[in-house]
Amino acid sequence: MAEGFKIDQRHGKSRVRVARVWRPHSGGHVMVEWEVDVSLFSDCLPSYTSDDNSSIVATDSMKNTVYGKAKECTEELTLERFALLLARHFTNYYPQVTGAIVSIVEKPWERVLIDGKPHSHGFKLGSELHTTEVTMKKCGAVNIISGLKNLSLLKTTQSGFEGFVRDKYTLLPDTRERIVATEVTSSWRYKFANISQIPPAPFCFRQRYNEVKKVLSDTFFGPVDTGVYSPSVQNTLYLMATAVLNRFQEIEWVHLRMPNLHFLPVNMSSKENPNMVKFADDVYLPTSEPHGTIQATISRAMSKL
Ligand SMILES: O=c1[nH]c(=O)c2[nH]c(=O)[nH]c2[nH]1
Repeated sequence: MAEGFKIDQRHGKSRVRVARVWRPHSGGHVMVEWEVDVSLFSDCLPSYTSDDNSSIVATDSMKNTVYGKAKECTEELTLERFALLLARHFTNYYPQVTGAIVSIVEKPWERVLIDGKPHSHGFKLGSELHTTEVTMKKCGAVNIISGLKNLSLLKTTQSGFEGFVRDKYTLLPDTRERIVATEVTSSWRYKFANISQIPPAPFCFRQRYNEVKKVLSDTFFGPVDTGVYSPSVQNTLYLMATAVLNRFQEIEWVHLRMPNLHFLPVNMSSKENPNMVKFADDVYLPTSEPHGTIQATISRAMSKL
């Protein structure tokens, strides 16, 4: 309480960009590029209510810590473990820091293949982003939410939408044949509640991220030759999320946000040429605005026992 007001505050550094290269004696170089956000819950109320900054951990020091810790990490590590390490440092080292949130987005640098052979030190940019947000309290309680962004998926058939509400504003016809395209953003919570519960190697957050991404996209597409019919983005989203929960017990919930990026049928006509372009599931107008947005968080129902 300060002068009759309540303050809910935290401070930190955003968009700290760092790249780390590991050069093992044998095998190729390994590199990551991360954008790190740090935010600290700390007891520094006098800095808000007066000119006393004596308890502030400078955001400049937070930024420097990111580079210092990256230097100290002589072994390759995942963004989740780097976020945990930073959060542990901030909450352990500074008496006034009661909690920390460390968020990291990894840029998708992928090893280049030349004639099918992995290059020892060449990388190209892929498209999906791996994300994490680690919240830690001084006592070691953690909340680890990882995710992905920019997973663009499309199928040219095996999608429809029918039987929805019809009223005086409804123009959309029922269809069992359309393109469905989306750019998936997902996040999921690992159920490790304390730093002591986080499994050591061989459990690998990067491997889990790749597996979750594969389960999501495999479920979206279905078998290679027949696919799987999608009656709505809603149903496909549900099947994707539940496939992840069924496969990975250490994931507590999955959030999916899936824009419905419409591909509109093209029909063009004039008085002279009434059938200039008559849509036959062939020519579409791809759009990004406006688009539908379907999102849900799916978790396991509590057992009745
Ligand atoms: O899969 C869909 N879900 C919707 O909620 C919706 N709404 C709409 O116009 N088209 C679609 N498609």
